[in-house]
Amino acid sequence: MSDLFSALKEKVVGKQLKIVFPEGLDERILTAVSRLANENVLNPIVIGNKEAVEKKAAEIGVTLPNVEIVDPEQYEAMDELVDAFVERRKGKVSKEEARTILLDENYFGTMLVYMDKAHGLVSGAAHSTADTVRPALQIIKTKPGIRKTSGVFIMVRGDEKYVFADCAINIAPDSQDLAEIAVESANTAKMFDIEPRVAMLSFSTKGSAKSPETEKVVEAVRLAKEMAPDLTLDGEFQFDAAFVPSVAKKKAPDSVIQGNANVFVFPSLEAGNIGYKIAQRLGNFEAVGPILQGLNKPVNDLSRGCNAEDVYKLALITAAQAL
Ligand SMILES: CC(C)(COP(=O)(O)OP(=O)(O)OC[C@H]1O[C@@H](n2cnc3c(N)ncnc32)[C@H](O)[C@@H]1OP(=O)(O)O)[C@@H](O)C(=O)NCCC(=O)NCCS
Ligand SMILES: CC(=O)OP(=O)(O)O
Repeated sequence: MSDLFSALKEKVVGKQLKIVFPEGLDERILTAVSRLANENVLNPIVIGNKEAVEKKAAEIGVTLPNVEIVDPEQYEAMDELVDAFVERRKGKVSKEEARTILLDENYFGTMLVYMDKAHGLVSGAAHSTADTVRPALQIIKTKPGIRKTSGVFIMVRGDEKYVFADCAINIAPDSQDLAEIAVESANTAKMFDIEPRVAMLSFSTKGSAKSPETEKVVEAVRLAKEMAPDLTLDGEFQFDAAFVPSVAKKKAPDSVIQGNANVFVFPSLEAGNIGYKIAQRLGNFEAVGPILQGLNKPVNDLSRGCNAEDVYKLALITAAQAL
């Protein structure tokens, strides 16, 4: 495991952090949960029918020492959860509807986090991003001062590490959204000992093209600089102008970035999601995430293409976010 994750592990070990894993019958989840529990890194709570989860664990040959298995169908404090959910959704759901909704493992798990019965949640190995994050958006909600949550990937290859954002949540971010994503992503980068140098990406560098799409990024740069004047940030850049010093000398010689960006803010979810998967699959980067930023409590989504190692690492990140 790289130094990055060894450092995170050191931070969280022994803190008795409870992380919920709603997908109790997924092999990758159970493999990671078993490792986390056996190494005493954190205290996993797995959602599912106890017998079925234990049967699955035996089938794949993993042990679950000190793992709490919670079945929403049998949960003793369900009434408490239902009342709290109805209150949180303020007139948007009836008690009856809440009882049904909370049988869904992602809603149930997210409520455990909201009710302080757990410190964070990792899901999404078997659910789409929408189904994984919607409960968090509705229940956990964003921190004061933050309008939108967004999802970043930490892209790791050997000693190289970069932050890509937003690759998961906001389909068509406006300038204000992009500025917020940039500032939040810089904060997330610091969690991984990356000193942020933020590039706002486009298909244009410093006015080489003009269109509503490029103007959106130009305005985002202005707003982000206003929001965080001390942050090293600039744009709009094409990727080569943000990343390759010799290209930056030609295309953006006066920029503070100088082709040395390490936090990349994509102009749309199309660009961000496609971009991270290309770096992962063609560039052999390990893509850890999406890490959701801006929420009141840590809830993180996995790609359905994840493996057990990805689950293990995202659980470490989730636990570290809870500290
Ligand atoms: C994230 C996503 C599911 C939200 O969509 P949605 O559930 O239809 O959103 P809605 O507009 O109905 O809003 C639902 C709630 O979430 C909130 N919300 C929506 N987007 C949000 C955001 N980015 N940040 C914070 N809150 C958000 C809304 O305010 C609303 O809250 P309320 O019910 O308390 O008023 C949607 O934007 C989406 O599908 N994004 C793409 C996900 C994806 O497939 N990514 C690629 C793979 S990673
Ligand atoms: C982050 C992401 O793209 O998730 P999925 O592959 O599950 O759609």
